[in-house]
Amino acid sequence: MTIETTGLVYRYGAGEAEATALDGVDLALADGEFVVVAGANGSGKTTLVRQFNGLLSPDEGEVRVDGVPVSEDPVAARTRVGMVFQDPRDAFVAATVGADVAFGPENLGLSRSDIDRRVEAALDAVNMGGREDERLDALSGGEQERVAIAGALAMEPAHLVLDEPFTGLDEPARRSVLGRLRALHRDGTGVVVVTHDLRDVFPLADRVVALADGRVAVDAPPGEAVEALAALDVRVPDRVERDVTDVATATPDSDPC
Ligand SMILES: Nc1ncnc2c1ncn2[C@@H]1O[C@H](COP(=O)(O)OP(=O)(O)OP(=O)(O)O)[C@@H](O)[C@H]1O
Repeated sequence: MTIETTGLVYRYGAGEAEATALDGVDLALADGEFVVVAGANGSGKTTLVRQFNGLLSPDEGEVRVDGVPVSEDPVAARTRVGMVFQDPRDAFVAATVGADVAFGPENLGLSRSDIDRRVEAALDAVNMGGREDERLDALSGGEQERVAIAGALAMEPAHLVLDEPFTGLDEPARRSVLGRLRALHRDGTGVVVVTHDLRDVFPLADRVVALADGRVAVDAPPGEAVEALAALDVRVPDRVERDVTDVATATPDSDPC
């Protein structure tokens, strides 16, 4: 399972208002890779990942999921590539927590017991277990974010793409989401995290891709990306270099999450 982009160009607006957000992006994300997408505000991160499951279609170039062009089979791309939006409210389709998380699995035509199992597991994974009947509009922003992540998890996608997933999360929720991402990655799911906050996710990454002006400016393992990121003014906390080394030398059982 891969996501490949070739010569991706995307423009917003038209005429004098036209702005090129992606300017020739070639990327190949392999099976099970954990990729952090970084870059300054407006560098094209959100525009890029929204092409992975056909939410946006390129003006030039192509995206392939598992070898199949997204333009030919957007439904397959959406099933394989789970997406958690920057603003979780963008993705809600129901009034209550349980109904919202169940929506995707219901569309896959699963049995009621399978749907219930997936909903329960996904909500447990984000510390929202037992809250199926609560109204989404009565939840805090951080709780809504966690439900949005559960909705994507319940689809059991091959790739999970999260756009700024830590915004608005308190520390326990942040640790819980990080632990879940780490476990998913370990179990073979590809994880793509768009974030300004490299603090905890950087050491988990196999690879860091940074955009600048709609182009790939850095594409390297974390340990090799630090200097190039600093040159792009992407903030790399002091302790990240230490963490990269720690994670590289840690045993699998030393996971604190
Ligand atoms: N709906 C839109 N209409 C016009 N221009 C847009 C629109 N959305 C994004 N852009 C422009 O496209 C470029 C890339 O935006 P994008 O949101 O992909 O960047 P980003 O790296 O995700 O930014 P941020 O870190 O601020 O979320 C920016 O110049 C932005 O102003």
